[in-house]
Amino acid sequence: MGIDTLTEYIAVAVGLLVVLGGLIAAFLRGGGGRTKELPPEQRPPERPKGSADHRSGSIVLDRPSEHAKAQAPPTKGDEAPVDEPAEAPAPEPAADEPAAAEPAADEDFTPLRPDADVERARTAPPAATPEPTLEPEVTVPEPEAAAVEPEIETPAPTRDRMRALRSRLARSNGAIGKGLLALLSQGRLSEEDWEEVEDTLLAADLGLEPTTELVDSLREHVSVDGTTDPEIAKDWLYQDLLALVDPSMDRGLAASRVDGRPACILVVGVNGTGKTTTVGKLARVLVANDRDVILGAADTFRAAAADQLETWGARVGVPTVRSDREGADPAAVAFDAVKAAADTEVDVVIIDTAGRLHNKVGLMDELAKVKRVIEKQTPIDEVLLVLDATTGQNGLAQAKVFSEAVDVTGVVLTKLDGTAKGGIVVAVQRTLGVPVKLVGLGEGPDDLAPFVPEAFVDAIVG
Ligand SMILES: Nc1nc2c(ncn2[C@@H]2O[C@H](COP(=O)(O)OP(=O)(O)OP(=O)(O)O)[C@@H](O)[C@H]2O)c(=O)[nH]1
Repeated sequence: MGIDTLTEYIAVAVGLLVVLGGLIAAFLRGGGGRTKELPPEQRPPERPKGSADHRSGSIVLDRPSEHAKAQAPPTKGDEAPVDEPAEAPAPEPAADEPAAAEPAADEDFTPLRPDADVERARTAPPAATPEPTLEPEVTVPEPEAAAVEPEIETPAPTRDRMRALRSRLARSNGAIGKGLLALLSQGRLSEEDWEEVEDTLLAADLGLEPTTELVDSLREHVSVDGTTDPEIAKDWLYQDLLALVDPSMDRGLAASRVDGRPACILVVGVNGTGKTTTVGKLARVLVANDRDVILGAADTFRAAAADQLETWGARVGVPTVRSDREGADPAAVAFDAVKAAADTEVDVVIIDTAGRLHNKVGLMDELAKVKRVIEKQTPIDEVLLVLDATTGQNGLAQAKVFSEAVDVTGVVLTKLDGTAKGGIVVAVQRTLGVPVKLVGLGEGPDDLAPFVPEAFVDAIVG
């Protein structure tokens, strides 16, 4: 049947258009949506874990490597080898693997001995399950979240920190100076007065030997030049105390690249002395001095320590290498932090370690192992022992043991703001033969100061 009239022609054309429009609409409804979201098998792979993410200030550690296998904690009576579980995560990209060593083949990477470390064994994850649990714990920043730049703080300059914090130091230690000066400027001192001088110095934790030396020297001043002038007495005290604190010691911190590699700082100490806080503050000190820094959260014992450290770092744009698995091998984390530091060519890597009692042999052995494992990749330039100044002479016993285990090169004396026991500076330096390099003078982020003997003594003498 033909199309005879214009009306019939238009009717057919409209009909065809309607049918065609319907077909297009149906096509768009059915297939178009697919382009908005790829089916799972077609989505691009997620960003590999363990890579640097400087926007979030983190390097998230995920180690299905030999390190992780080696550290899977065998429990007593469970000597079965830790096999790679069938559902273990796929191997990470080669860049994340510690290339320089085959740690599992080394005795340093054998599992921690739980029988030597009862506390940790109790809280350690079951031997057969560590790796699968790692996967969901890894934090991969969402693209949207990563796009939001964290606010980076500018740490306070460090040059005058000791002076700026002088008042805080003087509050706690100034009483010592005042007491001594009052006695010394009497002109003549009785034996009882000298005993009082001695007691004051001992109470300030100066230690017996330095106290005797100081009292002998002051006695000589008084007997030769006996004075009632407080300014002269102050000068004696200043000079004698300064000699004890020993300004000739090298207090420089190894925090610059050496021989084309990052400097490596290991931070150790007993529980609660302020290690993590100090590492965070130290990162700020270094950033304030234009250093590129990476932190290693090798305190895998305390669950919150890695978070705490990461937060400190993120505030000043410093990335943190960490494991999300509590009880992970601290040596492995330290190893990866040092490797990340070398790969990213930063100036310095600072490794935080778990607090440990100096009299627990297993824990001290573990620390020595962390040190050995780091040294597979790089020399350690600085081992900082963090001591709580308020623990006074007890800190000295700790200091000795740590020094034997890991060759301490410098001391960080924390909480000096809360104690009148500043004499510990002298005592600890004498005991270890290494200088106090930094002092903690408060809980604020910039309350860590490079130790300056003159400013310290000046604050005491007033
Ligand atoms: N007043 C004062 N408090 C400090 C100072 N340094 C650290 N602290 C506080 O000491 C407490 C313990 O600090 P952390 O850094 O968690 O100690 P830690 O040694 O890492 O602890 P563990 O990992 O459990 O061994 C925190 O409340 C800190 O704020 C300081 O110089 N002065």
